[in-house]
Amino acid sequence: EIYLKYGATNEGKRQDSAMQKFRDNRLGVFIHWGLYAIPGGEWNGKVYAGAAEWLKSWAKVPSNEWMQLMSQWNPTKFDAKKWAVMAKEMGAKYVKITTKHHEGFCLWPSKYSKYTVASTPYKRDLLGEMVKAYNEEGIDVHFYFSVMDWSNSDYRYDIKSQEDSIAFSRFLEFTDNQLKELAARYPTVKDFWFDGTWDASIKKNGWWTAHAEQMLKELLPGVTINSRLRADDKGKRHFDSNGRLMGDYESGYERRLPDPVQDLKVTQWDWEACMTVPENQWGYHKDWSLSYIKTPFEVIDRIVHAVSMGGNMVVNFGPQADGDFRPEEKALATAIGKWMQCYGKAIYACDYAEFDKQDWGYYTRGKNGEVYMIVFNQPYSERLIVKTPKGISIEQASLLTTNENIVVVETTRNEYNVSVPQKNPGEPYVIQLKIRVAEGTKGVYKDALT
Ligand SMILES: C[C@@H]1N[C@@H](C(=O)NCc2ccccc2)[C@H](O)[C@@H]1O
Repeated sequence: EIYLKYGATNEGKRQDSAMQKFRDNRLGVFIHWGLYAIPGGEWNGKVYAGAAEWLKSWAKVPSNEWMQLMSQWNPTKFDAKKWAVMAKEMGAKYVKITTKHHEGFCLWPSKYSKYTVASTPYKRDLLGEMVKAYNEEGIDVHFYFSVMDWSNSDYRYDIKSQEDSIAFSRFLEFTDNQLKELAARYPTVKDFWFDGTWDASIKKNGWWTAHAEQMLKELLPGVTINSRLRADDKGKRHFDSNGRLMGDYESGYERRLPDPVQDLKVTQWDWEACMTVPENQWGYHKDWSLSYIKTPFEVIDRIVHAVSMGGNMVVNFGPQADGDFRPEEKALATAIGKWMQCYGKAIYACDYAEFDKQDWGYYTRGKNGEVYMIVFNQPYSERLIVKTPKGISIEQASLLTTNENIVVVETTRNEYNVSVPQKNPGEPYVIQLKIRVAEGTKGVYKDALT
């Protein structure tokens, strides 16, 4: 054990109601919206294939030139209610909004920066309108906040001189002020998802990351903070030098997921993954033909994959500069919503089932000990192999949507053939298992009501 002043503050998963709501929400929407949506990946007639929200970097645009985009910021089609209804219809229980991305443009009228919506033709407090609209639809709001701020001359990538130190101290005070401002203006915010925290300057100031977490938790009791904010005394990020998770949930799975066989360690803590629909576009890019675009079922597969390992999934949307969404994203939200309408019972408030992964798909477990099989790959054998943990047996199986009884045959100890539905559902489907727990069984089922 290494003595740490700025290491992990809690041991194991938080069990308070705010964290349980975070966990039970399971499916979120990411909104990446900023000045980068105006050029949409193109600068001086050249289209860059890299992430559109990084265009300033790819095209090497000086900050003062980049911030002139503010004079064109006028999302006349923006309608917060429409955005909130879209998220509701998708079945998202929360939305993570980029309050300020690396470029430094603030979607709220911050009094600590001149680069905000207040200084654009549009003027209105977009963040405030979004928070209100989403909350009115019963959707929790989370704030994405980039610590790295390309618009602030006090930002430092590393601390190599006394001058760097003095400038960066000013920068951290500026950041504290913006965070306090966000907490005071929008007290219904449930989470802060920090990004842009990988530089040496932050790793050398682990104390500040612990302070920022503590400050927000004092201002907003119950608020959740992601591990990506945190660096400990030694500059170790996400997990401290004693291997303990910092923050309230692990947030390293960006455009990737833990392996359902090799990475079961992630089931020991809370975690949240986030994903893009193109290969790597968070902000609006005008040309989606430059990379592979995931189909709705491929997105749903990733959502289920995350929940099956005890994690959340946040699916990204990059609104257009005019405040409307591209047709592909509207269609995706509709398709996900349709599926979640039928099968959400196997996702919301569900968790890791402790069953060994099988080829046909994923398992999740509900709060009353019911086990769900989410079938993506129906085998030609028409038999879905299920291997149950020690002490667990299958009593009964049924198709979630119709309650059609599904025949289950025990083939050997703790192994069963679960039949496929008589009529192929023609989409990923869910079979609900009623299980029996033998006396003295260990694991998540010991207190299940079966
Ligand atoms: C959630 C995403 N994170 C931002 C990003 O900068 N990702 C690139 C990156 C990812 C991991 C380590 C360093 C840099 C992207 O622009 C999105 O906001």
